Amino acid sequence: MKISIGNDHAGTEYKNAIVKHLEAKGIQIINHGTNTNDSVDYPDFVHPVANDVENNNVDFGILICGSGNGVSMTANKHNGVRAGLCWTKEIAALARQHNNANILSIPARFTAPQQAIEMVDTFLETPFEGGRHQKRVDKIPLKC
Ligand SMILES: O=C(CO)[C@H](O)[C@H](O)[C@H](O)COP(=O)(O)O
Repeated sequence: MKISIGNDHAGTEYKNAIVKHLEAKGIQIINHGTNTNDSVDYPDFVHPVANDVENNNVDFGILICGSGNGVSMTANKHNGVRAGLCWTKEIAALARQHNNANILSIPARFTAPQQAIEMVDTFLETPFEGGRHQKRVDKIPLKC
C-alpha cells in the first residue's frame, strides 16, 4: 500500500507519529507535509497530496491540521477526491463504508495521538460497502 500524507504546522507531530506507525507496517509513504512547527499555509501542503490521489499515484491520502477543516476544504476541490473529516474511529469507518473517502482528514488539536493512529488504521482497513452508497457517491460531482 502507498499513502500520500500532508500537514501544516499544527499537524507535524501527529504526522511524524503516523508515518512511523505506517512505515513499521511496511506501508510506503510520500511525505508532502511541513516537517517543522513554523507557521505555514495549509493549501501549499494539501494540493500535492490531493494531486497524488486524483492521479491514482497512491491508494489513499492523509491530511492533518489543527481543525481538519482547511485541509478537507482544499482537498475536496480536486476531481475524484473525497476527503472526510474524522474525529473518532467510528466516523473514519463510516467515511470508508458509506462515502468511499479516499483522504482521511485529522484535526490534530481536537484528537488524541492514539485516537489519530486508530483512525488511520480503521480508515485504511475498512472497505467501501457499495450498494446504495455507490449511487449516492456517484451524485457528488458537479455535472455542469
Ligand atoms: O483548518 C486548518 C488547516 O486545514 C487549521 O486548523 C490550521 O491548522 C489552523 O488554522 C492554524 O492556525 P494557527 O493559529 O495559524 O496555528
